Amino acid sequence: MTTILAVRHLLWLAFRSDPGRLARASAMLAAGFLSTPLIALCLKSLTTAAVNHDSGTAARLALITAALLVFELMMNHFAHLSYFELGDLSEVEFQNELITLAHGVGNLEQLDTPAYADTLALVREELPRTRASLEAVLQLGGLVLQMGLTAVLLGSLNAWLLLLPVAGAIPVLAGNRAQRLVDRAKEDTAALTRLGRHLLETTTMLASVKEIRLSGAEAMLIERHQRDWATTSTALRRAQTRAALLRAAGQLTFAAAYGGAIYLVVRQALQGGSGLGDVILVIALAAQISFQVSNGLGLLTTVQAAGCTMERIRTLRTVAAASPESAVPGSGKLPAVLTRGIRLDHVSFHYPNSDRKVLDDVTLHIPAGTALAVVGENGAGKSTLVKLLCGLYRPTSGRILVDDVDLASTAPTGWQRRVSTLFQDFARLELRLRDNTGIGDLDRIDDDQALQQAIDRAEAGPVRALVPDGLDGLLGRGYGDGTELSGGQWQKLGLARTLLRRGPLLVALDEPASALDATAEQALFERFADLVTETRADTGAITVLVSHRFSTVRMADLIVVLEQGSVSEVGTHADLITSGGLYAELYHLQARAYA
Ligand SMILES: Nc1ncnc2c1ncn2[C@@H]1O[C@H](COP(=O)(O)OP(=O)(O)OP(=O)(O)O)[C@@H](O)[C@H]1O
Repeated sequence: MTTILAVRHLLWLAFRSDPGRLARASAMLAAGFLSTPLIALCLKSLTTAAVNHDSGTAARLALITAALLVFELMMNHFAHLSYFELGDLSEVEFQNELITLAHGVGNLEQLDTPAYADTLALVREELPRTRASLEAVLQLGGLVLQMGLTAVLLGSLNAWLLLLPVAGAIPVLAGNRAQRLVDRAKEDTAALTRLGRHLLETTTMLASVKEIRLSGAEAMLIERHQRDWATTSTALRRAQTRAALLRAAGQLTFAAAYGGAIYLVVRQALQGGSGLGDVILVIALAAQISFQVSNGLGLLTTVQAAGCTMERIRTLRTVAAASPESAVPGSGKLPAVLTRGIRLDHVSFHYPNSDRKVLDDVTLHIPAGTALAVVGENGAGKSTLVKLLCGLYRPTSGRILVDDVDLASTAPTGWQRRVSTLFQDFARLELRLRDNTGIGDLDRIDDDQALQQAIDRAEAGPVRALVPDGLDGLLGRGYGDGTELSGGQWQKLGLARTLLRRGPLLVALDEPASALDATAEQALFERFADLVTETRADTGAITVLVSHRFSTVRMADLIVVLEQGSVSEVGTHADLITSGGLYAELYHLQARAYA
């Protein structure tokens, strides 16, 4: 069933991309495939002419046979030129769909679900085979026509010979089952395969190689990598062995039928029922059937694998469509300007891959225009709180209200467009400097003046000077000869993106200075203060800063202390120092360290 769906979908994609090219490729493939049994027919007539000493006819038939052979090769070659590009177009269509599935739903919860992440990783890995799948579908079509003509020719000699193509179905069915075995094993080992790839990346990428070398951890990581790969490959090898045995059993059945067919015709010839030409025809056709079946099996395996990939894409689509984020949003309309602020009402949250509450019954009112600082120990839930405020995740229970509008009743992307952020794990886009900054506000990606202003405000002017082609210069060396930047320089570009966005209602900076030097950090916090003043006057925006630097945190209007997912203290710096809780303790600890 999945195979039929794959065939239909691949043909539909090819038709949508270029119907003319699909028609040409199909016609040429059909002509090429149909000429093969005709060659066997020519060989029969050629043998008969030779036996009858009819040299003129024999010479003509030899020429026709040669011409058919050339025709068959040419048709296959020209068909390939046509469907090659169609395969490329189909692959791009699938890639786009995959990107949409990773970003289509408004939140990130699906990406945190192990089953969804595994399926997404498998599809990503399998997509490059799409081109071969379309080719296989078209060739399989040609092969079916060829087998039909072969059956007609065989049936005209002896009705029993019609069983020969039927016997060809046995290895096909066995091949089907074998492919399912291999696919199941792949699914069962998907998580380990991902881990193996992660270990390989970690042990070979410059960023981690330094630490691994200095700690001497390579032997331990190699051992771990080998152990995981051994587990994966044992499971896959077992499935491949069982699949190979199944395929061999199917092919043996066909080989027996093949031997039987030749025996039948030779006996018929010995009894005078057919001539030598017929024997040659059967031998040639039976040899073709053998090729057709093994070729067909290979093609079918490719199409079946495409079927599995499409089934996985369908699963991703279904899960994405069933996600609460995909539901038609309610009537909630976001304000143009924030007047009352953001309220968290008994918000609790756990990640989809765990039952542990990362935020537990958080209730908080952040008035419009507030500069809020969130502090707490590592793992207290600060970044998670920011992600919820940005609408990247939904509370597991409770509500987040923006000027009394429940975020759950609005389209997630609507709110996300009004949020400007710089995360701890900010994106490093190995694209042009223009793209890196411009994605902060796509409408202004071609506005050189706005981009340069944002870059200057983020103190990233020297970065621009480093890039030979300025805004149009490539960054990073991942795939091109771009300019490599330091961690702090990438972070400054992240800030430039944040500063580029116009009219946000929420500006969230999560450890924005983690990679910056002291001067850059000082400059950043001056920018932060400007940003608070600007956005407050502009849209009543709230600015949220997550930081471990208390010298900066103390400047905030409101400080929230998180402890194991719960709010333990809220107030101004003066309030919290007076109350002498965790904030006061941490503040004095840091002040003493700097003194
Ligand atoms: N994608 C995720 N899936 C499952 N658990 C997660 C995920 N991201 C974070 N967590 C868990 O949530 C808890 C809170 O993480 P969070 O990043 O919010 O802490 P934090 O206060 O920002 O810490 P830090 O100061 O170290 O940045 C941690 O225990 C972490 O293990």
